[in-house]
Amino acid sequence: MHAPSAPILCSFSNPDELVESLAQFIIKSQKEAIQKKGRFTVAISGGSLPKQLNGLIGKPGVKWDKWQVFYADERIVPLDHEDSNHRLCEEHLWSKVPIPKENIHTLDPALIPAAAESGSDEDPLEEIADAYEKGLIREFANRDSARFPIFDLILLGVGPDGHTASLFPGHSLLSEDDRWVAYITDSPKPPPRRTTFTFPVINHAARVAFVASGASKADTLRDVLDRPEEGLPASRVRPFSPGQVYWFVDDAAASKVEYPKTPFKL
Ligand SMILES: O=C1O[C@H](COP(=O)(O)O)[C@@H](O)[C@H](O)[C@H]1O
Repeated sequence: MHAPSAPILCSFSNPDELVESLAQFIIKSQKEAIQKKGRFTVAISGGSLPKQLNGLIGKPGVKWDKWQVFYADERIVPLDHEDSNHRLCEEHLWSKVPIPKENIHTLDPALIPAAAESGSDEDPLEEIADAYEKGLIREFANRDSARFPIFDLILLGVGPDGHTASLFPGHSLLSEDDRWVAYITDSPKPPPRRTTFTFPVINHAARVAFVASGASKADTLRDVLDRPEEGLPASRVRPFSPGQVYWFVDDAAASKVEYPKTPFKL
């Protein structure tokens, strides 16, 4: 592994162009991954992101049966609850494409009721996070010998406070350097109980793509991209070379950013 390379910022003049370019980028990542390894491992977060993946719907060239999907973070609510990241993805994408259900790796629904309650000594969230981590180990360990899984692509959003996945500013999880999947009981954004990939997992990915749109993200993008020394969680996403981080944003979200933009090309 070598030092991280600088983020690539691609800004689009309207949301449709962003969605279409993102879809092309994902398909290219998928093709390369399938050529090399016969499968495409992708992690997805929630919030405004799933809706922006709808450029993939009906696109020729998407090999849905080769996708293995994990959630970069998930809220501890039933999988059909309106706060669930899986439910959002189901609504905006999975229900509209022919992806085999067994290729979508959710939290174990049987463990959710216990994990939703806080425990006295050991928090029951530990069990659901461990079980999810074991799912990652099953997917990656037999194939790759690396200490951390190497996702072909991780798709992330960024919150107004600069959080990404469920890694929040100032939280002790920012320095987690061992676990693959961690849990949080005190998310400042509801719901408080969540699981999340840790930075080592995110920063070992071959590609990470942030997606952000709208003027409400303008201050955040300026802080994340122009002031990385402030250490906001999204600024800390710097995959080890040859991994690369991309930002897919619209001009409204990039309006306060001085960081150089790169024309989008595949
Ligand atoms: O709580 C969360 O928020 C972030 C950002 O969401 P957005 O709606 O501002 O795009 C999201 O990426 C994460 O998955 C989610 O759990």
